[in-house]
Amino acid sequence: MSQAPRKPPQRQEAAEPEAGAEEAEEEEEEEEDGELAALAGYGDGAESDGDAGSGGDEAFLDFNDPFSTEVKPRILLMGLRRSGKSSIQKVVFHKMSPNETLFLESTNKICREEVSNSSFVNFQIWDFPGQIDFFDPTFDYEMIFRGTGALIFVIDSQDDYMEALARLHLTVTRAYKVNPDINFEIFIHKVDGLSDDHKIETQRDIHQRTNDDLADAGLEKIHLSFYLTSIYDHSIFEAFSKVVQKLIPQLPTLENLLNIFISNSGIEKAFLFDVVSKIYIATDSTPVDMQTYELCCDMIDVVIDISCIYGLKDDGAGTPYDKESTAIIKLNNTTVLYLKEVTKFLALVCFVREESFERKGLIDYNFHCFRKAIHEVFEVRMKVVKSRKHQNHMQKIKRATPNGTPRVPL
Ligand SMILES: Nc1nc2c(ncn2[C@@H]2O[C@H](COP(=O)(O)OP(=O)(O)OP(=O)(O)O)[C@@H](O)[C@H]2O)c(=O)[nH]1
Repeated sequence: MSQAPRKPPQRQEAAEPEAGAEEAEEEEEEEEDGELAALAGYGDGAESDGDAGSGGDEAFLDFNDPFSTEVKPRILLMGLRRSGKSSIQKVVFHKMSPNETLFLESTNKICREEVSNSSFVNFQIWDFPGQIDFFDPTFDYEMIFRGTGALIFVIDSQDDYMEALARLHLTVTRAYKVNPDINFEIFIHKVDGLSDDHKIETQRDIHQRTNDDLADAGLEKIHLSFYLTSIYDHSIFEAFSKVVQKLIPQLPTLENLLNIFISNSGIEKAFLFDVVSKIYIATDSTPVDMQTYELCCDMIDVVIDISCIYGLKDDGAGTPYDKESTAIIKLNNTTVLYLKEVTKFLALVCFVREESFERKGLIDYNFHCFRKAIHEVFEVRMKVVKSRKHQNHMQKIKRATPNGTPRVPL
């Protein structure tokens, strides 16, 4: 099993080049162009196995689009320098080992990550360099916040966090004014260095101070969610899962489907995983136990690793995860872990008691119905997205030129 909790090694400071707001702005413009280009090309890329509902356009989650249907909602990663933003992104989405993050250089420009082509989850992460002053008048922060679904603010819990809290307050109040629908997610990060008591005390203190500051500013209606995270265990994946779940409009439907599936199959617990990131996008309504979640993550690692070694063709063709992907792992505590492919990007991982697993035929039949229902949920969503895109396109065509004449005869 590859994800056993690791001990954090000693920190090592890297050089921190400065970057001005101008540079950030230029970057920002490029980002917008790239964004639209990426959108235009989206769906006709690598995914072409013709399995409607399980690949490319068919299987993505297009989150609420408060700004426009053409700009994908973003997840912003913000925080002071060296708080751990790039590490989080690399560990969660690039399978970087936590120890390797010691050698990450300080980010000196906004990095945008598209999490849509390799993963079921369709969103962007904007990793902001800690030193960037995006409230500089030349920096168009309104444009950034307008298209944002969630703002993750990372606080280094091993450091003095007073400056981070001031920055957090400023960021949240500005962002809220531009877009009150943003979910504010606060990662109290690097908690691997704190004792259990210290963790709780730090969370309580940060919670109290931030909410007091908001109340003083008359903004107590802003809701902040807090998570204790570390890249050295699964807490960062769990926190990210919760952040992403809030952006999935179909979540209640997925949860209902999972509830029906487990109750009719004698299953203890089931997670719907995004295979690439190991974020679980939904689970049934029984409480999530961290150890169970960790075992599921380990199982995905095992399946993908073995598949990479033995599942690809001699010339390296094929993918380590496809329609045939399935795995059964029997643990020594009478529990069985059962993994099955749901879509090109999603896997269902279940915890089943050995005696219930004897009725595997029933589980497989119910799974077949569950899989079909999931595909239907996203087919409906796809139809809505496509018709909205079509409407937008028509509106653009009809839009009048500056002298008032239509671009094409109406
Ligand atoms: N102990 C511990 N260290 C961490 C954790 N996450 C990140 N780090 C370390 O924190 C340091 C800074 O991490 P970065 O990811 O470069 O921080 P950043 O916020 O992106 O920094 P800037 O690019 O300067 O804004 C690195 O040495 C990481 O190894 C964590 O969960 N625990």
